[in-house]
Amino acid sequence: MTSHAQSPEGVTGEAPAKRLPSAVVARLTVYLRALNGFVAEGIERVSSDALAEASGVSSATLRKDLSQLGSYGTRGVGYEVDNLLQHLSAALGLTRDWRVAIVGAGNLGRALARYGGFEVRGFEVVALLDTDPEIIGNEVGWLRVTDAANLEAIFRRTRANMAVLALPGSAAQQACDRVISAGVRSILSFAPTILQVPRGVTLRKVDMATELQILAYHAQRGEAGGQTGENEHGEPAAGTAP
Ligand SMILES: NC(=O)c1ccc[n+]([C@@H]2O[C@H](COP(=O)([O-])OP(=O)(O)OC[C@H]3O[C@@H](n4cnc5c(N)ncnc54)[C@H](O)[C@@H]3O)[C@@H](O)[C@H]2O)c1
Repeated sequence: MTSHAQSPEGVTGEAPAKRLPSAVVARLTVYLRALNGFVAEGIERVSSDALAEASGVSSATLRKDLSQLGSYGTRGVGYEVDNLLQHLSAALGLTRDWRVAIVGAGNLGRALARYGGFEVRGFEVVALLDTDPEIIGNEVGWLRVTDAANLEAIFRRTRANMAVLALPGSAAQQACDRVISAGVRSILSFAPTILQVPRGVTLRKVDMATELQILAYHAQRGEAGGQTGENEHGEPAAGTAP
């Protein structure tokens, strides 16, 4: 795929007021996916021809669609990938305050990335990272797995402000440290290990085995238990609102 760094398009970042035809909306999702591919490759600016090619549409169609969003293109002038990505996300109603990056694209990470329920609750999954060359570049939902070696740059580019750790315990502390140095202050960890975080960082741990053990404890005592909504520390259980 070719792309050419050129001057950025003038995009406003505001959702268009008018209702878009559903065919255009469908193509916007294709452009979004293509732009995510450029992000995965570390490409910051792209020509309309390259974006059209990556999306499987003609340049004329692409420019017409984007002009409906207020992103007027001039032939030969490029788009700033991140800017256009955000503009399209806003147009599609995908812009949320919380932008979640999932570190670890194994069974759990992929399942979380595919789960549509986060989006409707205001959590946009913006990146899925892994270190395995066999996994990097794979498409999962509308994301492409990116190389965790570039974690800081990916977090910066995607403006991730929340991280989910879905990787082995042995790799978790280092990944956690890097996530924090990338500016993230809210971390949800599935890793089966104790993590140290500095003051000012919120770390929540999900441990299904612990939850099952607590269930087993109540069951063997013949307790109905009910829905406590608390974990073993008397804190709200993972998944319940704090
Ligand atoms: N808390 C829970 O309830 C719960 C439930 C299931 C799994 N887990 C834990 O979640 C983690 C993931 O489980 P899984 O089944 O998806 O495992 P998995 O082996 O399928 O996936 C782990 C992925 O992490 C990647 N990885 C390793 N080091 C990395 C790094 N430094 N940066 C980014 N990616 C890295 C691996 O390449 C792999 O793709 C495990 O630690 C597992 O024990 C917790």
